[in-house]
Amino acid sequence: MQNIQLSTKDLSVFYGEKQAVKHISLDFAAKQVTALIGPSGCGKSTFLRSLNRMNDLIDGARITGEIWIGDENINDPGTDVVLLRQKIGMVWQRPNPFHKSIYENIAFGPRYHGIRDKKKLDQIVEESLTKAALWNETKDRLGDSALSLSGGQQQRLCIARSIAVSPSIILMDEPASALDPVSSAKIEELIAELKQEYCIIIVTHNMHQAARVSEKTAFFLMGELVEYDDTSKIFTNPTDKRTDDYISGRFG
Ligand SMILES: Nc1ncnc2c1ncn2[C@@H]1O[C@H](COP(=O)(O)OP(=O)(O)OP(=O)(O)O)[C@@H](O)[C@H]1O
Repeated sequence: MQNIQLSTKDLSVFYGEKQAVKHISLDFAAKQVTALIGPSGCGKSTFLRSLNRMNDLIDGARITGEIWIGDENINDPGTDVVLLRQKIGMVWQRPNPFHKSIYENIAFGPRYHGIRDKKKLDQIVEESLTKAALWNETKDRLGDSALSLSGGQQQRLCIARSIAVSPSIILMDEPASALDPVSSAKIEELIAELKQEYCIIIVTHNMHQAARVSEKTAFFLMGELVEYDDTSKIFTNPTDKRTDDYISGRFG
């Protein structure tokens, strides 16, 4: 039996009258990467953002259905959204480090959650940067501005920042699409490392990337989940003709 970290049940997301995500039920297991693929506008990012309630920040966005982490439905009014986002980290398409030092970018979250001890914070900074494959490049310049890092390094810093608060799930919205091929390859290597510990859900437009990094793939079309299966099956022998058409580049 797989260790399910997150489940959606009949999840729909609306922007005003428009339904961007339609009745999606999916389970996401620990230590596994799930890729969300589909043509532009099919609702991948909307679905992803709903998983840690980032859609709360969008005027007119409304959700029906359920999202479960353990025995908690995250849309219950009593949910502590700050704690929720500690459990479910998010990495965006464009690296968005704080305008602070490398060290402070990582220490910010743990400090916010009450860790004050300098030694403990030092340890979290080192561990997080190590897990994000950035420690060797930054250990001698932790006081430098995060903005002095390259784009690829900044993205790994953002991954380290999300790891620093000990999430169990990491959401990634096209995390490598703004990066050069070498930096992009490093992010893929990093995802392969991180999945040994975390449940990772990644939106990607890059079919090769989806095939390389994920165990499971969900194909979305016009807000609907067309097909969900093992990535190897989706990319070699999909059940639905629309999936086949999409992955073989016939549309989208
Ligand atoms: N803030 C918003 N307000 C209104 N409509 C929105 C908003 N964000 C997205 N939409 C609409 O919801 C639908 C799904 O958009 P979404 O960004 O989730 O798709 P996507 O599959 O992630 O697309 P892309 O691959 O281009 O990022 C689209 O029709 C889009 O125009």
